[in-house]
Amino acid sequence: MADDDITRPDPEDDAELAFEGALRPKSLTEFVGQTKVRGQLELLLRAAALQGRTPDHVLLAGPPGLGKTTLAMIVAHEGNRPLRMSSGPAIQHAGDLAAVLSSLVPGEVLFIDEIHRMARSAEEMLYLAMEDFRIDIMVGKGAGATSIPLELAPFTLVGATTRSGLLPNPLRDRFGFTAHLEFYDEQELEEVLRRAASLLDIDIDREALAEIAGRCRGTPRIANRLLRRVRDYALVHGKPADLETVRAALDLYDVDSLGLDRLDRAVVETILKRFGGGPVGLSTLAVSVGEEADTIESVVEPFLVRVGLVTRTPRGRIATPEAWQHFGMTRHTDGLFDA
Ligand SMILES: Nc1ncnc2c1ncn2[C@@H]1O[C@H](COP(=O)(O)OP(=O)(O)OP(=O)(O)O)[C@@H](O)[C@H]1O
Repeated sequence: MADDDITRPDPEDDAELAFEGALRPKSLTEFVGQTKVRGQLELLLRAAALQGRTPDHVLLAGPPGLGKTTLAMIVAHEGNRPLRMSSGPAIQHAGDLAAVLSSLVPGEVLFIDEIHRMARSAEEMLYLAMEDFRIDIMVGKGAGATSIPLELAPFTLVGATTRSGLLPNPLRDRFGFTAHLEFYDEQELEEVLRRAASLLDIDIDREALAEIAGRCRGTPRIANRLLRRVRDYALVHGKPADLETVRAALDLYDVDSLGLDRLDRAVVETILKRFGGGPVGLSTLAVSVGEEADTIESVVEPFLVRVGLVTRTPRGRIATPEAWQHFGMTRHTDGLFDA
């Protein structure tokens, strides 16, 4: 991942995390877009409140930056419940999970980000915990090993994944509700931006907001990051945050008219230039671009497919005529191309 790539978050960047935190919607009414998912979650939370029980477990699936963490926080906040945050990579042994589960307080919301990366042994423990609020702790080894049952406080698990296909069925089936988050349309992104501009006290006109909305990969996190760069640009150049400023700032940061970032462009250009437009298999593509196959499949491709630059076929990835056009290249029948 390139350090100067402003459309990809840096998890180590504290200022970035603080900025995201400040803009995070705290309730379902503040949460923009995803109307269907919002309605479904609202019903689930209200039903649980009326029955005085913990809400069903929720699985949130979708590409990064669409609001999975935000929704997990909202589930806790709306029900006035404490929230515990963990992640798949932090749970590498069943014992790691047992430690978290056994310390939950009644009604707590447990958020496990990247749940598909949790250890297999922990997954099995989680099945029982989700279903019966109980786990079996193994003590000793070999013939003398015994399992001691441990009752847990009732809790709500909110799992987030960019790869729901990697979750084993028994785990997926134990979620009462699965929400598939979709990329946001431009109108919704404008709304996200308007809200952020007002919270950050940025005076920006509608045309300028619409321009950012069209260039943020359908992703609220990126919309907010671009808004911040536009604010910086306006401040440094002593200009109003208008359409001209937005265009200049986004050009400076190499955000093109479709909002493709450096990795998106590298993937499409590789298919076009090195593989004559495809088809090319995922692993070959990943090696050529120098990125993990997982990142290409779960982060880059969904957007490229959505904007119609790439199609996935059983024979591999193929660049569409729109991709040739967007990159200003012409395909020849002999497999050569003009840049
Ligand atoms: N529906 C929304 N309305 C307004 N802002 C949103 C919305 N969804 C996300 N955001 C903004 O985008 C930022 C990123 O969202 P969030 O961290 O919830 O994404 P995520 O799906 O959990 O991403 P990742 O998988 O990378 O952790 C949030 O800080 C929030 O400001």
